[in-house]
Amino acid sequence: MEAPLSPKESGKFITENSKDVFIENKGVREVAELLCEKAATKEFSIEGWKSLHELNPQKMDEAALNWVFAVSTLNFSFWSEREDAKCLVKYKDKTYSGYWALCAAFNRALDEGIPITSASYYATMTLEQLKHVLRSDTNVPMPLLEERHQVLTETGTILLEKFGGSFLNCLKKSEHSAQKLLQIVVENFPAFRDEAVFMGKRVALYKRAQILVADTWSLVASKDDLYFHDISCITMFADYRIPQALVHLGAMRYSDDLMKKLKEGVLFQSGEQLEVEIRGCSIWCVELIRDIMLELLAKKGQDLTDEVNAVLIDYYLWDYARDHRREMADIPIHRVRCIYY
Ligand SMILES: Nc1nc2c(c(CN[C@H]3C=C[C@H](O)[C@@H]3O)cn2[C@@H]2O[C@H](COP(=O)(O)O)[C@@H](O)[C@H]2O)c(=O)[nH]1
Repeated sequence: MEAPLSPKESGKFITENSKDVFIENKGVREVAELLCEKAATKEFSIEGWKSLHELNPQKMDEAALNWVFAVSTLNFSFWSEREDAKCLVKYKDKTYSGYWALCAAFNRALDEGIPITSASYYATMTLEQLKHVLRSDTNVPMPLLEERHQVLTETGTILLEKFGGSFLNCLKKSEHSAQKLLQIVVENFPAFRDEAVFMGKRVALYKRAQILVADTWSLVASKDDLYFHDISCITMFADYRIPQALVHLGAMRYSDDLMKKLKEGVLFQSGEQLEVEIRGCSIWCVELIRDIMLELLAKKGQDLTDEVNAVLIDYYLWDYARDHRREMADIPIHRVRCIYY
């Protein structure tokens, strides 16, 4: 079977053939202008990964790398059917929802002496043990617990068998290339193989695999050692929050038919045309935002090629989407239950 298009090529191909999702060039430029004002701030820096997010590991070491790997393995499908009834996790006097509930649950387990980020433990943990680790402080459990158990034990077993049980060994094999690390992850770990067939072509979106590479870059990198020489090959992570933000900000537009389905809360299937259009156009939309940002900054005599990439744009937009939940309520997320995002 032929290899899929890369996420970047997939985004372009899907956008060129999309029938219900459209990129709005005027909105792309407006978002690029908005982000240019942020480009030199902490919210738009690699340091923000640690300084803005207390649940992320604050020190680079092998255990922190394995924390990123284990969390990225389960980083999917946190949305709840009802906004007023969802999984919440209390940790150190704060209550977390969504993705952060997963991180809080992991840190809570580690504090309880459960080695949830060690493959030697999670490769053979039972479903009941995982349910305990991911337990909610409301009567609404985290979605897809059985699928999380299957994915975690499968992935942990492979990490033990092929990489000595540590993601550090994957990183060493990547030879400072983000592209190479991405390939190592998708070739060896099936649960990260986020692909689809769109208009007869195999496309790759690789959302969790790319977040894993990006979070590794953020954890490892410091000002003077950006670690990966090719982080710009990583695209935005095609989840269900960024598309909402891109439509809200006017950079992307849905057809009336698609918007009607979204407002009705239709459950989409992973890999169906409308869902792939939303995800693929989001990828390409962020690529265009990045291009315009670099153009605008170059006109100001600022060469920020190292500081402006799809990863940092994604992080900023994801945090923006979290902080502007209410203002974006008129743009529904697209609902999918799958292990990919
Ligand atoms: N595009 C993109 N999608 C991301 C992330 C993250 C968290 N990562 C970074 C965030 C801070 C740290 O810097 C981490 O590195 C989670 N998600 C996705 O969102 C969804 C969860 O949303 P909600 O239900 O609201 O929690 C779900 O599909 C989840 O997979 C990201 O950064 N970008």
